[in-house]
Amino acid sequence: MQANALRYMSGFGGHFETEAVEGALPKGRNSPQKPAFGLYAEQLSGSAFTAPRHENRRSWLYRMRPTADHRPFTRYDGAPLFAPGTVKEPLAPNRLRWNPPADLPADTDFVDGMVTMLANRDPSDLEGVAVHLYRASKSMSRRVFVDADGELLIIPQQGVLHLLTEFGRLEVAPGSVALVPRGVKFRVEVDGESRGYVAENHGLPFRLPDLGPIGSNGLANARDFEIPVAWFDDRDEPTEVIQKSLGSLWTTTLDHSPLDVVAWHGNYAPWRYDLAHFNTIGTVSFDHPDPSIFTVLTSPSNVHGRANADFVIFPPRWMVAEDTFRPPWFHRNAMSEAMGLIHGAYDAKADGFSPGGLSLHNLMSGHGPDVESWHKASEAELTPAKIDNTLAFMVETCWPYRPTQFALDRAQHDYDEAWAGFPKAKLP
Ligand SMILES: O=C(O)Cc1cc(O)ccc1O
Ligand SMILES: [Fe+2]
Repeated sequence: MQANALRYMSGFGGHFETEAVEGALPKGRNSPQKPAFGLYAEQLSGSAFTAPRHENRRSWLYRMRPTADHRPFTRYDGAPLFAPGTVKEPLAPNRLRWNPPADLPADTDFVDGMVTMLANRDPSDLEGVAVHLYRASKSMSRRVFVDADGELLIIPQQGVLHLLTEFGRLEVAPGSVALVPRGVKFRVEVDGESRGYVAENHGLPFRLPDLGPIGSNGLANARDFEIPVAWFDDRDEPTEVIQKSLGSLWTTTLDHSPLDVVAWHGNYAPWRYDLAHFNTIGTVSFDHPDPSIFTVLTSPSNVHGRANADFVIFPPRWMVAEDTFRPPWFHRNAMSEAMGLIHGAYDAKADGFSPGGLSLHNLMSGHGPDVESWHKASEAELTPAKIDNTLAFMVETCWPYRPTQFALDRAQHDYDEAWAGFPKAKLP
């Protein structure tokens, strides 16, 4: 736990330079013959060397030992519910929903408390996304985690997380999210029982969506993303590195902490973002817009306009539409929708969708408001109304999700009842 206020730099995708010890960062070149203080220069690439300039992501790290100095990895036998693979049997086209599971691992840290609920594709396809829940009541001590399979979008629902990364320290509270890029080592300290969600993106890194006619401001503004300043952990003591690679967990032990980066520069780094800064845009006339209007981040696929993964939020907002059914409409989507709830209630579900819970509406499944929400919204007087004290999110993807066995075994048995008993239309 960090007593002092942490410092951050500002700007999504910016090029930063930061040093925790004066003089550690080389000037005018990346890889001098002899870096200051005997540090090692190491490039961490988040994109192909030849990616177009605006998509090219890399940082230069100046560290006390090179990452290359490690002994062989062997299979990690902890975290039994983290990335166990999804169910192999044919998946019925049912809508699925979960209460916050009461039996997430107890008395563990962030890594052993990870529980995979939904996944699609294979990490080695470099496409797809997985949705995990976590429960952590202990800080990670003398061990770090690194994900070679993708970046981690961490969405706390309960409890502040202290992320200690190779690039510096971040504090993330419910209502904020943090991103740890693919390949970045970190450990997580907690103040007490902490829970939340993680979207693991195997595809192209999340970026801010284009704004089109919205213009040059709006939705998530680049300046509100906070990037840590350099910090390091100078510890010569055995430190376990748990690495997720090609869908499995691996372990090796170093004789030092690998969070030993004294200075860095570049545009590939962790960040945090307070979702309260999201500039929510909606209709001021009529009709409920597609939820793409609420996109915080997008990871494109190879098909133009079809996301590998979109991170979408449903924050507090005013509803003013006239002659409009204001909540989400009934719909069937070509994309697949996983939803979570950070706090409050979601306007399309009067009941059964709780903070810490999850729902899955895979491609082409009919869904929308439950009977009670439909009834209320159909009869409501359409004065300006604020949807307040709520924060839901969606990880929408073009690849249909499959649940894990853990998830399938815990799905609500009666979710279809949410849509039972709609009165039949009466024709003239
Ligand atoms: O299904 C959901 O609740 C998510 C959603 C919200 C919305 O406002 C419009 C479409 C949509 O899929
Ligand atoms: Fe939907």
